[in-house]
Amino acid sequence: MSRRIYEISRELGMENKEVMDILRERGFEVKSASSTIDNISADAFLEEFRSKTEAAPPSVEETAPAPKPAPAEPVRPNIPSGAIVKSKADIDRERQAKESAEQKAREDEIARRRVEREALQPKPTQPQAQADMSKSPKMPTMPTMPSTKSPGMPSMPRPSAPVAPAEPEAPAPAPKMSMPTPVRPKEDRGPQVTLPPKTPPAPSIPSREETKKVSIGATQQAKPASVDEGKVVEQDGVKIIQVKPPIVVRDFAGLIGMKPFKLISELMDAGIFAGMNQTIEEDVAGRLAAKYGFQLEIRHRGEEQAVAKAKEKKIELAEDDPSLLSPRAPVVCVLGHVDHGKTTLLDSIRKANVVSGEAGGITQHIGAYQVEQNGHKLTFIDTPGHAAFSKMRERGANVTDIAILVVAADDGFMPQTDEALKFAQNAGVPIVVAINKMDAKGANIERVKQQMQERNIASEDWGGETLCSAVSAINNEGISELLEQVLLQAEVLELKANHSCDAQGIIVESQVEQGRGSTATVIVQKGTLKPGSALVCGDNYCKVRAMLDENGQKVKSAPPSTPVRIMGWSDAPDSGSYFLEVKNDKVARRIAEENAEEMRQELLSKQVKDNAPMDLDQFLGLIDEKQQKTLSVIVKADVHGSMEAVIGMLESIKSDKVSLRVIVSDVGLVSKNDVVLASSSKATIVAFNTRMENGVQALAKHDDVHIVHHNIIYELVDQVRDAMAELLEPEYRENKLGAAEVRAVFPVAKGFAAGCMVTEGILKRDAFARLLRKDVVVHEGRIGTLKRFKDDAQEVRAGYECGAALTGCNSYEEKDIIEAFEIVEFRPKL
Ligand SMILES: Nc1nc2c(ncn2[C@@H]2O[C@H](COP(=O)(O)OP(=O)(O)OP(=O)(O)O)[C@@H](O)[C@H]2O)c(=O)[nH]1
Repeated sequence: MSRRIYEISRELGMENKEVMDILRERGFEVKSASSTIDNISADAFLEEFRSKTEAAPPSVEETAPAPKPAPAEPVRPNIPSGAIVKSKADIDRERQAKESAEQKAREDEIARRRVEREALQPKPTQPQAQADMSKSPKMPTMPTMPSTKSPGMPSMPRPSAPVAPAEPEAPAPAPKMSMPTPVRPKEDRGPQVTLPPKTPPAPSIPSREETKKVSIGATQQAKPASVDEGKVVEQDGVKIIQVKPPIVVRDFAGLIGMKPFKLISELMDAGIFAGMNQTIEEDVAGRLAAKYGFQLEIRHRGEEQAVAKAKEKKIELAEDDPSLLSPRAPVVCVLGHVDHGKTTLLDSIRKANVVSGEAGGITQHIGAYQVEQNGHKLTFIDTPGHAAFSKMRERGANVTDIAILVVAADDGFMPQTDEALKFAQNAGVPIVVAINKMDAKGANIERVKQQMQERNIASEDWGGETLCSAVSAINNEGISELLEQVLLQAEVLELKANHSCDAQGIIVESQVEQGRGSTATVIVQKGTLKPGSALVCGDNYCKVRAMLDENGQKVKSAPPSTPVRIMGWSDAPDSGSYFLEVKNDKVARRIAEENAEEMRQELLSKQVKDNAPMDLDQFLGLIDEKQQKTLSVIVKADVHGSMEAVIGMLESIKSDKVSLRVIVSDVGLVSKNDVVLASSSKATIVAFNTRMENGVQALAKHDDVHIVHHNIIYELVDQVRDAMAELLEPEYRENKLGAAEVRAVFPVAKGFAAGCMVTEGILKRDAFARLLRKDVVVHEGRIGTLKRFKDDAQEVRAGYECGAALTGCNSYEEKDIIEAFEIVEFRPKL
């Protein structure tokens, strides 16, 4: 008999993570909150910690290594034999001792190296260095210098023992400096039930990966990957260093023309300990710049970060003080093979019939909805399961906390089920399996569970850790149990977010709606979105005019995990991209414009690169390309996600003979402008799930523009394939009709004719024919004369005799063969 971790945590009122950490320290193998420990240990643990929680509820601070008065030895409970004997206090003490020893070793090592260096390279004394810098005659006023949080260089007290890393490349311990807090992966996601955590528990020294994600405002952080190194410009004889924070020692040394090691040592003399890849405060940089005859210009940072983040589309959810975090609803997506019942399942959860509104019965785009179960909110993303939409599904899996993997009980795991499982596992998203269609004939739950076991996601009742529910979406059976499982999984994850910071989130879907302009369905990931908020997303900006929920109702505020449709965008932002809230709409607009300009520049430089001189192979390749036919298309679709899916599918049409080029793609109705553009660029318009403006069809007919239009993506792609094949020159093929053997030759008015027996197929008057003598073609022409006895015949079939004469042929011999054939035109395949 055994007990699950989350049951123990719940009983003790402790966090799962805390319990798991303690158990791991005690040598238990616990992968997730669903892992089990034996009953004896569980009882001992409960007894031990129950007494503590009753006396004083354990807090996070208790585990912190800060020195505190020696706690009274806890009263040991009556521990059964075989149970663990180390108490939490023991472990804290051990950890503290270990950390102090490591800290001491580090400090000793640093001190040793510093002494060595000082011995090799004598420096001016610290007061001199400070005096040098503070009284520098060249030190200009710094109008652009923002105020800083930390004390300036001269007043910075020198630590009693040097603590800065002497080896700049070494991992930065600097325990006495304001080290950034290590970052947990994907906000405060806790342990997972079915999958091991993405990263190991936070170490005391941040890993490279973690230091990369540190909030930019902190000092002494490692260099983020995409930081601008800055530049030096000269204006009216003044050398100005323009940098964007964070200011990295190595880059800054380069800017003031100094060796990084020299700068490090100069900083040390001023009591500042920073490694080569670490950063310095802006005021410190300002003084150094002044000392070496530069003016420092800090480019305003918050906005630049927003630009970079918005453009890179990979905003790290900056870390927040844990005290600012509060619970949020889980974001759940439904994945699975086509037709296994994802939409029906979401439908039965929402109690609204979405299936009937879908063209061709296939879900066409991502929608996001929020539902409530037993007072708990759950956000659902309707991620379609068809291969054509795998791109969108991938996104779906990446923004979600939990994936429901739908497997039809009568069909079992299919290729797309495995693909979906892989997406979820790669994204580190725990899954809950919904075994659907339990009502169907041939439903076999045991087979599905067997398949789950084969995939290392065994269900709980098979000894595994994957939560799983049998449902019949169509009959609305098992749905509450499934939602309970999802809530249980969510509870284990202990999902939290900062509700009060600037809002950030992801664009799930965007479109241009008549009367509403550009709208986007978003999921808020942190902060709280309100009407009037100013957002930036790549080269788009938005002053939130209104927010609507999935039922079209106005929403006044959208805290983390809420899906809302936002109105007020300058243009439809790309689905899958991130948005950020900025100060006001002016700032948002400026950032979006800068982004647009940067994107334009990138495009231009790419074009310049593409036009660079070619080598012979490239040149020959270009000739081949030019000889290849190309179908140019303008793609229009109802929403962004569908548009990308269509483009993805069109681009996947493989052909050596015809290529496809998307010249323009956009969301919205097919307009007359599209037709004009298609006409001038000889393009075909490919319209998916969208309508045409009035007059478009007439104009297209007049301008001879072909419009391929369909609401089912596969039909649409087939039609485009046909249009591509149409571009190919027709090819011709000979089709044999029949043959006859010459049995006699007799004279006719205009020469000779052959008396024949049709041996196979049919001879047709006017058909092409060749005369073969001993397998050698001696003449080719048409069958000019064909007679049965004395009468003209149109055709003569096998087994009948006839008289025949080929045009232009006057010489027949017995045993010659007349072969009749026709030429058929056909379209070559792509
Ligand atoms: N018998 C039975 N049929 C179901 C059940 N759930 C869904 N179906 C049927 O299965 C078919 C596919 O259902 P959908 O919900 O459209 O499946 P989907 O997985 O969303 O399909 P795509 O959107 O095309 O990927 C429909 O005909 C549903 O009526 C169920 O619980 N039992």
